[in-house]
Amino acid sequence: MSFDRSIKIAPSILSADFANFGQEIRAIEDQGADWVHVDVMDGHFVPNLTFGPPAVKAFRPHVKTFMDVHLMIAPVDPYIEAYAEAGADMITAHVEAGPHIHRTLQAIKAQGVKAGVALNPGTPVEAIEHVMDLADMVLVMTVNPGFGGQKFIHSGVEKTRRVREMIGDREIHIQIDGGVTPETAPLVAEAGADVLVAGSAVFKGGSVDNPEVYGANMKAIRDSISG
Ligand SMILES: O=C(CO)[C@H](O)[C@H](O)COP(=O)(O)O
Ligand SMILES: [Fe+2]
Repeated sequence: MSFDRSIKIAPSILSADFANFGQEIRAIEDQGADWVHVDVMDGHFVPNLTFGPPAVKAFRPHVKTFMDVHLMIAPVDPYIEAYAEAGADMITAHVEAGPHIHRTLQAIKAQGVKAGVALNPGTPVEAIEHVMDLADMVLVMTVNPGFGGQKFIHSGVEKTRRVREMIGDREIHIQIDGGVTPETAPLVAEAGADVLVAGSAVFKGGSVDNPEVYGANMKAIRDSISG
């Protein structure tokens, strides 16, 4: 299959109803989500705790599209196999989470899943320059990781442009995560991003009983870009 450079929306289930993940995943996919973004936090690398491998395994049968697992954990290497076995299609690790990002990306690829490399807002793009050949995606964080609903950090736009230049003609996605809304989405899309994670902007005002709101929220993001 040829590389898909079109804009993809990846709702973060961090903003879903935690008592209802199966239905929430089905609702966002029925309403047009392209990927499902799963935020794994360890209470150490980031000041919040979320999903271990058994939770991710429980999400798997509900995901029909693409399960994108964002690991905000340190150390990361000891857990790669468990998240791959739980059914991740892509595993993204932070360059700040350990001293050996090259080894980490090799370990992800060895599991037969796609590999993403994430940059915190304060990390320069040069930190990933020498691992581009191992990456299927670069994640540019536009909030400090740990929580949904934070304000977009605007230096991420210029950073996205620099990552785009660094990628050249390689087949590598650029994902933006944090504070994506109809106001900020066109800025990062114009700078070269193709995967937009959105938690609060997709789930706000909706529910599994009122899933059309999710569809309208995703449409507002897409329309802001095509407009
Ligand atoms: O990785 C994350 C936080 O660390 C989340 O994916 C992100 O914050 C999404 O939430 P929102 O769209 O509400 O900012
Ligand atoms: Fe995330």
